[in-house]
Amino acid sequence: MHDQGLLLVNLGSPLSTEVADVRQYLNQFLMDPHVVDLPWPLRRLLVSLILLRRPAESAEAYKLVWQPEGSPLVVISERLRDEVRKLWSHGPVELGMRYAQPSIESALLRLAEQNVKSVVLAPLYPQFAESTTTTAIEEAERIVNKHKLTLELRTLPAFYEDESYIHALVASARPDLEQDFDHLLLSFHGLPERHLTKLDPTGNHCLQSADCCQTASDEVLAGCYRAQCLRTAERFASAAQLQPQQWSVSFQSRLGRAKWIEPYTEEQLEELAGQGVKKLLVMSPAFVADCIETLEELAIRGREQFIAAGGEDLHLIPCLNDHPEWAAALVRLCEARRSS
Ligand SMILES: C=CC1=C(C)c2cc3[nH]c(cc4nc(cc5[nH]c(cc1n2)c(C)c5CCC(=O)O)C(CCC(=O)O)=C4C)c(C)c3C=C
Ligand SMILES: [Fe+2]
Ligand SMILES: [Fe+2]
Repeated sequence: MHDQGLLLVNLGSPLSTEVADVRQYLNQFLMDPHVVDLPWPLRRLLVSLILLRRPAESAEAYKLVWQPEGSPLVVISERLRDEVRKLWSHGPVELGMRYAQPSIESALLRLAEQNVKSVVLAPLYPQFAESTTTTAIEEAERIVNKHKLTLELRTLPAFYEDESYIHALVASARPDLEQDFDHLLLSFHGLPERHLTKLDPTGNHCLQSADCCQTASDEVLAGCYRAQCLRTAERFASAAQLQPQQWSVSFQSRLGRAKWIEPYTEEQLEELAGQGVKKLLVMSPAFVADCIETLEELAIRGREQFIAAGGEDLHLIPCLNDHPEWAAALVRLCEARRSS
C-alpha cells in the first residue's frame, strides 16, 4: 500500500527580504494566538507596535543570510523533504510551513490528490511548545475540516530525548567537537515564562525553584518546553561524552518586554567571555534547520557580542539540516507513529 503520507511542518519565512513581505509574515506569525497569547484587542495593539520597526530590522537580518534559492529555513527544509522521500516507502512526502509558503494547506491538498488514507504529521520541533507544535497541529486539522478531506492525521509527538535524534545531533556535531574548543553553549529558542507556567499541570511547580526543570515529574515534563530543552542538552552531552564544565545552556531570541525563560544567550555570551572562554562552540538543538535565528542571531550578532566581551572566536555548529542520520532518525520516528 502506498497510501500513508508524511507531512513535515516547519515554521516558515517571509517570501522575500522586502520589508512589505517581512511585515506580512511577522503579522501572520505574531497574530497567532498561540504565539502572542493575549486577547485579540491587546494582541492587535502589541503586534501593531512591534510592526512599526521590526519588519525593517528583520529584513536587514534576513538579507545577511538569504540564499540564492530563498530563505535558508525553507531551502534546507526542502532538502530534508527530498532526503526523507528517498526513505519513506509508504506514500508521498510533502512539506508545509505554518506561516507563508509552501503552506500546510497546499501540502495537505497535494497529499489528498494522491489518495492517501492517513498522514503522519511531523512538526519539526524536538521540544513541545504551543507556539510551534500546537499551532501546527491545529492548522492541519483546520485544513482537513475546511476541505472535508477524508484522511486521518497522526501526529508525531515531541522527540527531545529520542535516542536516534540525539545520535544524529552527535553525528552532525562530531566534526566540530573534534576541533579545539573551550566551551560548548547549547542555545535554545526562548519562550515567555507565561507560556510555561500556564501549562504547569500542578499549578505550583514551573519556575517556583531554580531547579524546577531538573526535578520535573513526567507529567510536568510533558508540557514544559524548558525542561525538555534541558533534557535534550543532558542527553546530548552524555552521548557526546562531554564533561559538565565543558557545556552550558541558554535561551535566545527574546522579543518584547515580558520575562522570557533564562539564562538569556546574550548574557551567557558575555559571562563566558568574562570567565576566560576564548574559543566558543554554539549549537541550537531546538532548530532542526538553520535559519535567521542561528545564522544571523548567533553566528553574526552573537559572534560580535562574544568577541566584544573578550572572546576570540565563536563557531556555530550547523543544525541537523539534511544530514543523512537525521533523515533516517526522522523516518524511524514517523514509522513508529504510522503503525502505533
Ligand atoms: C524552535 C522553536 C521556536 C519557538 C518555541 C518559537 C517561539 C517564538 N518565536 C517568537 C518570535 C519570533 N521567532 C522568529 C523566528 C523563528 N522562530 C523559530 C522557532 C521558534 N519560535 C524559527 C525556526 C524561526 C526562524 C524563521 C526564519 O525565517 O528563519 C521571528 C522572526 C524573525 C525575527 O524577526 O527575529 C520572531 C519575531 C515568539 C514571540 C515566540 C513565542 C511566543
Ligand atoms: Fe521564534
Ligand atoms: Fe521548570
